[in-house]
Amino acid sequence: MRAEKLSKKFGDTYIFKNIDLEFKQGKIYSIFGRNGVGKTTLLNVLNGTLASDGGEIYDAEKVILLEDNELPFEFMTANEFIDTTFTFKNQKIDLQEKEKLFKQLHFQPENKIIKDFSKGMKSKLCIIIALLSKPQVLLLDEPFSDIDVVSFGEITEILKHKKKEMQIIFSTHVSKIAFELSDDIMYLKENQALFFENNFRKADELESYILKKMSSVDSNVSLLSE
Ligand SMILES: Nc1ncnc2c1ncn2[C@@H]1O[C@H](COP(=O)(O)OP(=O)(O)OP(=O)(O)O)[C@@H](O)[C@H]1O
Repeated sequence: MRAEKLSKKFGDTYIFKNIDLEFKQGKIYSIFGRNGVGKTTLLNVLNGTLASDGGEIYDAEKVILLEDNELPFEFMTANEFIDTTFTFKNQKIDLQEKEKLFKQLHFQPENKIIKDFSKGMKSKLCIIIALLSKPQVLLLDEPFSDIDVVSFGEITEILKHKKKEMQIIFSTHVSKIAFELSDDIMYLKENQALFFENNFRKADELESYILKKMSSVDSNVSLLSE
């Protein structure tokens, strides 16, 4: 997926203007940026939920955005919800894959209805549905906030495996998550998207780098050239 001169404004205020993006096949990307810089807005524009105010997006077929874990139909069980979702999408469920994901994630909802799920269970159900949908591009907005350390490890393994089949792009504020999971990192600042490789030796190094970027307001120096 890539975009050229992408812009989005609310009212008269541009959130970002003329940014160029390129997400390469087979890589997982994390998106960093200060609060309110426009990460969620960008993901929604890439997903098509929000219209852009200029620019073009390319190679954006079958994009899914996982945004929060507020699930509708809380009176359903996980299986009922999955069945309903895929009936609505008119897509067949890969039952073998479903069983595999339940096992890999130790997701055992039994006959509980969604209303009685923990936040982590809701997150897992959302991730399972997203993966079963077999998107070409999977966008995730701060996906791991309710996930425990063990489950994070399990999800990380699954996503690293899935990156062969789909592009995975997620926003986060947590350096450790970006360090563990992403191949490349995008730093969003006003009117600029800076890409760099995750070739740090430790999460702390990545964190210091990001902090430096956050404090260097409007530095025009490319991260790649440093
Ligand atoms: N529907 C909307 N109408 C007007 N302004 C909006 C709307 N949605 C978002 N904004 C504004 O756009 C800006 C970017 O918001 P966005 O949620 O994309 O930032 P973010 O980088 O994801 O922030 P955070 O890290 O805090 O989650 C903010 O100033 C926000 O108030």
